[in-house]
Amino acid sequence: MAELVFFSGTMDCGKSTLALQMDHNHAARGRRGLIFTKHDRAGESVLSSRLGLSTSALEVEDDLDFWDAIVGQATNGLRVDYLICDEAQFYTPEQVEQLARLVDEMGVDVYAFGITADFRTALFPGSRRMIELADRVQVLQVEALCWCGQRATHNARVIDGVMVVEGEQVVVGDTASTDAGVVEYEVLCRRHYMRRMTSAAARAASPSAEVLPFDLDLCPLPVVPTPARGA
Ligand SMILES: Nc1ncnc2c1ncn2[C@@H]1O[C@H](COP(=O)(O)OP(=O)(O)O)[C@@H](O)[C@H]1O
Ligand SMILES: Cc1cn([C@H]2C[C@H](O)[C@@H](COP(=O)(O)O)O2)c(=O)[nH]c1=O
Repeated sequence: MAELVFFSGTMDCGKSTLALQMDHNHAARGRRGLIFTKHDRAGESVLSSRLGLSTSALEVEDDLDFWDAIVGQATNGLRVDYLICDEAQFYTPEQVEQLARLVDEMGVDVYAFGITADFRTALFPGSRRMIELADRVQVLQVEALCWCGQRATHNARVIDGVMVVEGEQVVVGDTASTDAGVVEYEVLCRRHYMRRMTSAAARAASPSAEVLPFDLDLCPLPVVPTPARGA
């Protein structure tokens, strides 16, 4: 039975890499698929992974109707077994509903990939609808890590070096220049998200026992007292 699966996680946890792998594996078994994305950081009509792999893709515009597009393909005799849908957080809720309909009425498998929440911890509208409709929401196995070593669960936005919690929901890319300044993202655990403690803020606040266990200069090994003889 066809499925709508939402592969989800923070930024930088390997979603696009998995999207490319899933396409490769299904295509290798003779299945016919189409690859969609929206606002990939590498540009229009491309699905790219930070590991360096990329492929051409169909850019999802707000007025794209997935149902019409795939039914149109089938009417022209082009079989579609599955869809790869990257950056699905940017899709409209209506487009997510069209994807669910393709699963139920056309038997097309839909593998969607995206972050759930924005830099304010609010769900993206597309992700919300995915969570509401998907047969399965699968959290990626590769854990993105906060600077403290804990699993990263939140996406922080940093403008000119300072974490912000207000602004436009969509600012594409790992690093982008806007009127507001240089926008970057950093994944954090909830504790450090809540404390607005990015890696740079932690470095500025060091020395502290909990800061940057990966950086020995900032986190000297603890001195373990030698037990007294005969103790
Ligand atoms: N130089 C590297 N060597 C090994 N793995 C890397 C390297 N650069 C990035 N990665 C892996 O790629 C992941 C990001 O992949 P990507 O598919 O672009 O993530 P996402 O789409 O979730 O933002 C990182 O979590 C890391 O595991
Ligand atoms: C948190 C957050 C992210 N974005 C953008 C930034 C990136 O272009 C994508 C996420 O891509 P990835 O492959 O998962 O790294 O989303 C945004 O526009 N708004 C946000 O709040």
